[in-house]
Amino acid sequence: MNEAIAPESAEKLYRTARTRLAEAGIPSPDLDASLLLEHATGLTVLARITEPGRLVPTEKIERFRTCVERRLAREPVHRIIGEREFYGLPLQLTAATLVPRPDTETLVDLVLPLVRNRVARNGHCRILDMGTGSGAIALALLAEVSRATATGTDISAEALMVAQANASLLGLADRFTAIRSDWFEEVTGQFELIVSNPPYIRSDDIPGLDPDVREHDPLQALDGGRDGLDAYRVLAERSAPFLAENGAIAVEIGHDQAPEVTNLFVSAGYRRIGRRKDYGGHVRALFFVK
Ligand SMILES: C[S@@+](CC[C@H](N)C(=O)[O-])C[C@H]1O[C@@H](n2cnc3c(N)ncnc32)[C@H](O)[C@@H]1O
Repeated sequence: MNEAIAPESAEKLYRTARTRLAEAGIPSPDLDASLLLEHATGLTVLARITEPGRLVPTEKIERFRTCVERRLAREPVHRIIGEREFYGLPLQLTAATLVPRPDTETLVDLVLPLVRNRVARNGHCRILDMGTGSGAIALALLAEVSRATATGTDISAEALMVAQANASLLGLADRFTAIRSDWFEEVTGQFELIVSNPPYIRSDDIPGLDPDVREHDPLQALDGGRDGLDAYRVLAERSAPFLAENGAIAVEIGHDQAPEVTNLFVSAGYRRIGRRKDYGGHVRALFFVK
């Protein structure tokens, strides 16, 4: 039989959870306890701080404790919440989608001027987002540039359902098309911009990844093959027929992959026109034209 749970103050619940998460070695116990409390109880951080004695009803305490247990089992906080903000957009997530990372915002920053410029000059910009996952990159660009359109492809039908749902929730569905495709197999047409954050972890490195990533992000969103470069070979070798005149292609890369990925594209006849570093100072995004 379950023990009866007495109402407790939001502040006490937060402090207890924060201590447990810290003792378990969770890297950001303050933030995670705060996000989970808000998610489970609806109490904002501001409400917790300004009304520390506010009592949380028992059913919400139970919900919060379940969330904390999941975090202690190393489930990422944004998976528990089922949502992650990316480029200012709230994106829904499921087990089929990678949790979008702040590093990927670097890629959006890199290509945004081109999208704005093409729309200003031609009235449109067609974007192809290869391996769209939650739709993060394509939807961020559509939200920023109102006359751009995007096609998001993925090999995962489940991920595409999430991307499509995100497009609808954000009011972008009329400019977003989801296509299930193994890279270019089912893609038709031409695009001013191809963009991709493909799987790029070396297969042998996957067992050593942090458990938050290894056990919760979908393997097909991570595994880039023996040297981590499988997807870049496909993108470099097969994108040309899908690029409109003066079209460009931009990719996110692993923190040490800039030389190898640049070589792949240069060998396929591309010229690098830009690159951008992430918040940690690593080159994280590369930009090429034919
Ligand atoms: C690193 S995740 C990126 C997801 C999203 N674009 C983001 O930045 O958050 C890579 C994505 O590529 C997809 N993918 C893997 N292999 C693929 C393939 N052969 N064809 C198309 N998409 C593929 C995965 O399902 C996953 O959604």
